[in-house]
Amino acid sequence: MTIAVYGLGKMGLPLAAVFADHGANVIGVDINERVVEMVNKGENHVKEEPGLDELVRRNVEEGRLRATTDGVWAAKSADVMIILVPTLADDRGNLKLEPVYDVANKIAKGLEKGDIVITEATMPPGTTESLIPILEKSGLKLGEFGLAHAPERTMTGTAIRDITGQYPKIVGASDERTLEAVIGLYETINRKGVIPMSSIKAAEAVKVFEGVYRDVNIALANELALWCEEHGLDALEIFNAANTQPYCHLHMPGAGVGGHCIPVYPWFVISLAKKTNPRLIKTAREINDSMPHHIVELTIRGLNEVGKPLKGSNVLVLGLTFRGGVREFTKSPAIDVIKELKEWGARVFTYDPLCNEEDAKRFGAEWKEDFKDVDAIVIVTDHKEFKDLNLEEIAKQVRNRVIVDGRNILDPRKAEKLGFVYLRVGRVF
Ligand SMILES: NC(=O)c1ccc[n+]([C@@H]2O[C@H](COP(=O)([O-])OP(=O)(O)OC[C@H]3O[C@@H](n4cnc5c(N)ncnc54)[C@H](O)[C@@H]3O)[C@@H](O)[C@H]2O)c1
Ligand SMILES: CC(=O)N[C@@H]1[C@@H](OP(=O)(O)OP(=O)(O)OC[C@H]2O[C@@H](n3ccc(=O)[nH]c3=O)[C@H](O)[C@@H]2O)O[C@H](CO)[C@@H](O)[C@@H]1O
Repeated sequence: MTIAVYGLGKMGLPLAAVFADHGANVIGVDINERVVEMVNKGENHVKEEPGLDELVRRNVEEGRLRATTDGVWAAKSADVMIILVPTLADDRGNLKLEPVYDVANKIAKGLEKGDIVITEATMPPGTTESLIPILEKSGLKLGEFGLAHAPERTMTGTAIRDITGQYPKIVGASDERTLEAVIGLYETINRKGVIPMSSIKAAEAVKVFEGVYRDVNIALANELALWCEEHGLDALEIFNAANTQPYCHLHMPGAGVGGHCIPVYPWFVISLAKKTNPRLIKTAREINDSMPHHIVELTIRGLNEVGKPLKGSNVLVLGLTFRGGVREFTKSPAIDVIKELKEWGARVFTYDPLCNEEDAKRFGAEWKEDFKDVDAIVIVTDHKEFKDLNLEEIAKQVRNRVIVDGRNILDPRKAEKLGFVYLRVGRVF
């Protein structure tokens, strides 16, 4: 079988390599020529994915995986075309699905009878079927080709593990025959099997709801944490105890919700609501987007404890990426934290193990690899490197000992024993 995967990014490249490794003849399609060039040389550009280097190298070498920028040729050559390009929303929640429609138009120029088109990118429910008129520009009618949605239930860092069988694959298709074919396709790579859904739209909703569940629950954690601050309680102490019974899954409060998934998927529901009013989901977005501001408030509070105004202080922001271990900046809380600290007149430095001086400049901060003359350390990304910070050493270097731990990764008692003013969302005493 020849499979074309459109989008060779953090999700598309692992998927393409896994299908090739299971014997399919895979054509990867990307608009980024550097990506195409690297893949054809057997190189992997998704550095955060353990095992992907070898998987790409071996399958390119053995001729099962190749890449091209020519999406029409790929469609002509392939039996199955999988769309795994970005599906985003802007800060006001307007959907940005151009990449999906661009790919659909290219596929239409190469679609042949009996082909199957699968969307794996997370889709606002109904979007996959909105591609039908575009695909029918091929001259074929739906039924002469199959259409399905099979969302990627994984995350960067565990993509190969998840694609090959951490959770069952969700599939919805345009007709029984297509459903059967697509189930067969994913059963070859996913040992956890497939959950067939009653429709394409139902399958799209599964993935979107998983993300909305997470965003709303993070907002609940943040709201309860703010309440704990008011009442002199330690939110995490309470959440950890509450979560010891199986009906409570309080998430982690923190600096905010970044990435191109969790802060985006709620807009897929909000933007499609005509009669209902998803006010819980909208409010959750507002709460989560207010957390970077709260981190700045905690920084002001911490500096007050040492008699320093934020204005003129040296603040070191640890972390630029939206979460630990992934070099991805989409809607990273660090963007707003740095911007507001500067508005208050602080001098803002930054360090991130996955970034460099160029990235720091783009964020408007100064790159700094030590702790000299720092008045406050603000952690906004949970990189594992920050979990092992040598606080004894740092206590000697900083000018003032203030830590705002926006990702709850340090031990408060240890920091306080070393004379730090330690604050985190949900614990300000
Ligand atoms: N990253 C995750 O953790 C994750 C997890 C599950 C689902 N998803 C979903 O997977 C989809 C892809 O996300 P990603 O993280 O792989 O994105 P990414 O930005 O890492 O990769 C996207 C790739 O698509 C390419 N591309 C963009 N427009 C294109 C076009 N018109 N034609 C061909 N290629 C094009 C880009 O050059 C890039 O290489 C999104 O819908 C996302 O919601 C992501
Ligand atoms: C793990 C999960 O169920 N979903 C995953 C998620 O992957 P992701 O890469 O977006 O990472 P997340 O871990 O969700 O983090 C998003 C942001 O929320 C912050 N956060 C997180 C947890 C918390 O309790 N408190 C927080 O504040 C965190 O710092 C970061 O900024 O979406 C993918 C795409 O669909 C899913 O496929 C994938 O399974």
